[in-house]
Amino acid sequence: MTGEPMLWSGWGDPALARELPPEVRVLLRDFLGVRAPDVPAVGLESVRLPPVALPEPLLGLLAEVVGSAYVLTSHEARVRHTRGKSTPDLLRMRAGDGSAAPDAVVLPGSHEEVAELLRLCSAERVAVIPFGGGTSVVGGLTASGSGFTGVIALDLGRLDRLLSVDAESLVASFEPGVRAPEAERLLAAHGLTLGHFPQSFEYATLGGFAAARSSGQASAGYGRFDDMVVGLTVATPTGTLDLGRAPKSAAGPDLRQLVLGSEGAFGVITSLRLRVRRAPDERRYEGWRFGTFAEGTAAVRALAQEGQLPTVLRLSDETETMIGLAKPDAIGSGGSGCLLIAGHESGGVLEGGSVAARQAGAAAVLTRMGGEPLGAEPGEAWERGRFSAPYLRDSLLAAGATVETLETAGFWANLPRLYDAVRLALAGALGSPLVMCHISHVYETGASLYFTVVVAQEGDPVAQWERAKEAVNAAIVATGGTISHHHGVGRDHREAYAAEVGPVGVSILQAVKDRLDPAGILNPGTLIPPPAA
Ligand SMILES: Cc1cc2nc3c(=O)[nH]c(=O)nc-3n(C[C@H](O)[C@H](O)[C@H](O)COP(=O)(O)OP(=O)(O)OC[C@H]3O[C@@H](n4cnc5c(N)ncnc54)[C@H](O)[C@@H]3O)c2cc1C
Repeated sequence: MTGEPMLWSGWGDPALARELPPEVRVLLRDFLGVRAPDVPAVGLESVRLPPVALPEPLLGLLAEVVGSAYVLTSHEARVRHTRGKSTPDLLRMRAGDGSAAPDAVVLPGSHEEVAELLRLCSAERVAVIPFGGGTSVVGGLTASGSGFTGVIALDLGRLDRLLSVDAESLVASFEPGVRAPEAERLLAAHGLTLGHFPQSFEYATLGGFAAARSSGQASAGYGRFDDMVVGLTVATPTGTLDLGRAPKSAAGPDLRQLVLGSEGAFGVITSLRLRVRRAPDERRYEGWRFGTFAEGTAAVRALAQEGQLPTVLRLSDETETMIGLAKPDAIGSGGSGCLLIAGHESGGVLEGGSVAARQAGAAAVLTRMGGEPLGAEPGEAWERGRFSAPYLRDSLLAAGATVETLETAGFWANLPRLYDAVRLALAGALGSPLVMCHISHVYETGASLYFTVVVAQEGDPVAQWERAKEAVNAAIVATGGTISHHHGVGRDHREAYAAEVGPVGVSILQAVKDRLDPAGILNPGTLIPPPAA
């Protein structure tokens, strides 16, 4: 895994950038009519930034808290902390639009420094965007700076330590800026793992996972990230919250849940206590084929409801299977029907049982439900390419195709309606996009649907996508799904989230924000509307 700074205009380690394979160019031309010549991103130095709005004396006060080496106003630092990694974010950055840049990047080195910065920024009305790995795909890193003296990105990268390991309780304490690969490396030295492998694994941080309620590819075996959090320390402008002194508690509402998913709008997570598991010593991945998505979905539901869930489970619909997206190293060579990937590991919730026995238990269900075993190869190909798909997005954007993902979740009985509603909304807004879908987070009562959309760029590609996104959000709300299973709310889902929780729900969130952050400096515009300027 990489230790390189992420590509500022795209995804991942620049050294791992991928050319579009010829078969993908054929797909683009034949399916979508994309023929335009490639357009590269502008150079970093050509990104247009607004002037630094923070006055020098205020920059000096920030430097007094963290040290002058940790207050950055250089062009490069500001560009690298502008927006997140959604496709509209990348389209804007590629075109040199740095209008959402923070005035300064501030890197605190301790909880106390974070707390002091929040006090100072409240007093001086400086908006603060907590910045973890910078991989938000919902506009969670674009503050509304209007009405503020300026905006800082609070980069948590210096808070990067494993603080303690309680091997008896299987609890590890971390600072929030630890990136996922480093967390795994540090835990591996103790024979432990978190088992959290989202596709953004290479760059996202533990604090960002908690703040945005992330869910990884092995969620069936290890749980969502919010399930792993047993304790949190949070700095807020009004004081420190220290939550979680037992695995479960009947002492009133669980305030940890108020922080999980708060996306930097209520406070800054400065340490996390996480449930960890013993690292698996055996992994087996395999593929299965189902005739239709409906048949595959029924099989996946049976696995969940009969207690036979593998550690990793992913069911592609017919289009995703045909394109071969589950095996990013071999896109364009997909099969027919629907591909199911199952991964069985010796760790996770079922620790102790033999992998062979688990595999056999799941196989009995999948066979009964009409599945045809395809052997290990499709599962191993998925495992090899599990983090590589996002690298293709940059080449697709350059080639004139917009590619973006979106996701929702619902109860089993409502899932087919949700699937149809999202596809209909996309077709209505985009004409004939390529829409692929998979199920990859599965529960006894329902599952998430994860869509990948590819369309030829027309006119202003950001406006083109935003129209589609608005239509999809409305469709999800109207069909009774949640606006996000794991990407979060940010700014992009704010209205739909408000519709989901209703006016009373929004007023509760506002009341919490008003109590913890009376000056409204924390990530204004994320989660709930910003104060009127
Ligand atoms: C290619 C790609 C693939 C992805 N795949 C997945 C996936 O499989 N599963 C998934 O769940 N998500 C996925 N995501 C989304 C993203 O990675 C997650 O939302 C992740 O949790 C963000 O972590 P981060 O450290 O990058 O946080 P950031 O993007 O830096 O921040 C996310 C939000 O949390 C806030 N925040 C960050 N750190 C803190 C803190 N310490 N205290 C308070 N607030 C904080 C920020 O202000 C922001 O609102 C993907 C994103 C990309 C670009």
